Amino acid sequence: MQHNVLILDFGSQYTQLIARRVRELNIFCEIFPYNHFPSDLSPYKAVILGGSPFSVRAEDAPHPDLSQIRGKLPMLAVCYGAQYLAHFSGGEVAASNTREYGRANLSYIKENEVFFNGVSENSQVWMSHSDSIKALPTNAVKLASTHDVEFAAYKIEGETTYAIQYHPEVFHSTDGSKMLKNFLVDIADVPQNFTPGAFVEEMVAELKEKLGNDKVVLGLSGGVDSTVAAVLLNKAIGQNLYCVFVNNGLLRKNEFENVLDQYKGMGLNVKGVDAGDRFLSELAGISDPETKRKTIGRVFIEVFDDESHLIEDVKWLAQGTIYPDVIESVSVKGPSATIKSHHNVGGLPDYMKLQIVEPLRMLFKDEVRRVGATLGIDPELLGRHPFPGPGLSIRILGDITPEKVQILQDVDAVFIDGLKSWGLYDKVWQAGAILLPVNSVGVMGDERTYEKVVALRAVESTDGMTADWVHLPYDFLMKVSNDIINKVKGVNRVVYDISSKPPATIEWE
Ligand SMILES: Nc1ncnc2c1ncn2[C@@H]1O[C@H](COP(=O)(O)OP(=O)(O)OP(=O)(O)O)[C@@H](O)[C@H]1O
Ligand SMILES: O=c1[nH]c(=O)c2[nH+]cn([C@@H]3O[C@H](COP(=O)(O)O)[C@@H](O)[C@H]3O)c2[nH]1
Ligand SMILES: NC(=O)CC[C@H](N)C(=O)O
Ligand SMILES: [Mg+2]
Repeated sequence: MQHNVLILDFGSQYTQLIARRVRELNIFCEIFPYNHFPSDLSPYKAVILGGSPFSVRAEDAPHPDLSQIRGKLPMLAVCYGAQYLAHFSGGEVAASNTREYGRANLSYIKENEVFFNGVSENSQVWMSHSDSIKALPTNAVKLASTHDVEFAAYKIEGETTYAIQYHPEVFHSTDGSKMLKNFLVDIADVPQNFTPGAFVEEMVAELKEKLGNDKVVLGLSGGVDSTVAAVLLNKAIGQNLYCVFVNNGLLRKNEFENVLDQYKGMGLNVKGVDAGDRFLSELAGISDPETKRKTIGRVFIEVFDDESHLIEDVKWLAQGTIYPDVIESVSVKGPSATIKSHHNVGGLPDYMKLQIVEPLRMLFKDEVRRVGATLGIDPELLGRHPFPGPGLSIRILGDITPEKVQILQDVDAVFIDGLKSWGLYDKVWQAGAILLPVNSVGVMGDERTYEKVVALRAVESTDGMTADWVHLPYDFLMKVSNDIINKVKGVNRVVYDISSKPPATIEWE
């Protein structure tokens, strides 16, 4: 794979966003922690230094040795990066007296600077800092100022080193992408050749080379990532790819059959393993959310291990790991606190002795979708809402029984079918129903009922990290609530979840 731009992460929440903006220019880039970047820099054509929650003046702040990079590769230093260059190269950084968060406008731009080509006068830039550069480093020239920040941008004479105090990567820096393009394409001469088509071509060649005639087993979930990974591998190694789709008894209504059907036309070698009873009997009597998740993870591994033993001489396990998963496990701050144990067939025990192959580990979700489209995968499959590995188990609060699973499958089907027929499905990032562990009193046909309550949840989000509830039309909610209560026996009340994440989460467990 081509390596074009190296992004050094100093712990800013925006580092991933820099990568997104660079990829939008069809330029490939990789993020590395500031203290663990590759020693061989020959594949890279430019370097970007990111922001940081630290002050450069703090003793424990990131202070890497950049002598291998600076002056040798074109460099763009953003926010903390810009302060870092100033602080250690003869300039001065100090706490600023005014708060500089949010909107600012460039009040001065040096003339005839390629970096600012096409950038409008007064261009809006987004600031997020509490330190300020009070004096430029040696050999630096001021390129731009805002009303409050004299050194909003500078460059070092005799080097291709640029530094900016604001964040070009955020949406609110109106000309941010233009400046990144000016730097990467016009100043650093980085090729814009990272397209889904080029990715598929290169990855298929790489997989052929790496896997040769080896057999590979892959867990197929019906979701986007594992499906795209499967189609890519299938293109490279054909029938040596063995896909296993496990029914854990916690899928959506008819999903096991539907997903298997959907895969039929795709030329994949898929085996459906119906382990529903095994999962449900292991889960019987368990109410604690974390114990449920861990039990499902364990049984998954057992089922998968059994299945891989049936494939003679299998050497590799393929996974649909994508870039955010990778970044989270290597970031400057280290893996974040466990809120919920996300099950992943990824955490396989050593005894399985399979080597791992992850063809999508460098792609963001939307890039995976575009690659999937290039591969000709059905848009309906690519547009599917995310569905958690532990399935309905984490939407049934309290213990799980086959009866509860069936009630929830029926409710979920009415809700999801309703979203589709009202043209709302694609406007929602994720939707589902939750079965609450309480009964409430109702009256149906003059008779008292004492039945279950279900909650409906529909959220908008881009990555699942933050989310807000969707303002579904009242008419739609009214119709769906009616349908659920009339069609699903055992439910007499429907409520709608109006919590955002944070402070709530998307799933209830
Ligand atoms: N029912 C299943 N049968 C087989 N493998 C599964 C199943 N559910 C999940 N997996 C495997 O576990 C991985 C992680 O699943 P999970 O749903 O947690 O991830 P994901 O990010 O949603 O990915 P995907 O889009 O592939 O579902 C999947 O990529 C897939 O390889
Ligand atoms: O693959 C998964 N395995 C899991 O164990 C899991 N738990 C939650 N989710 C999905 O992750 C997103 C964020 O969910 P939460 O706000 O509930 O943490 C939402 O999209 C959830 O559906 C999971 N996905
Ligand atoms: N966003 C940043 O990189 C901030 C840098 C530094 N922590 C400051 O507050 O000035
Ligand atoms: Mg999934």
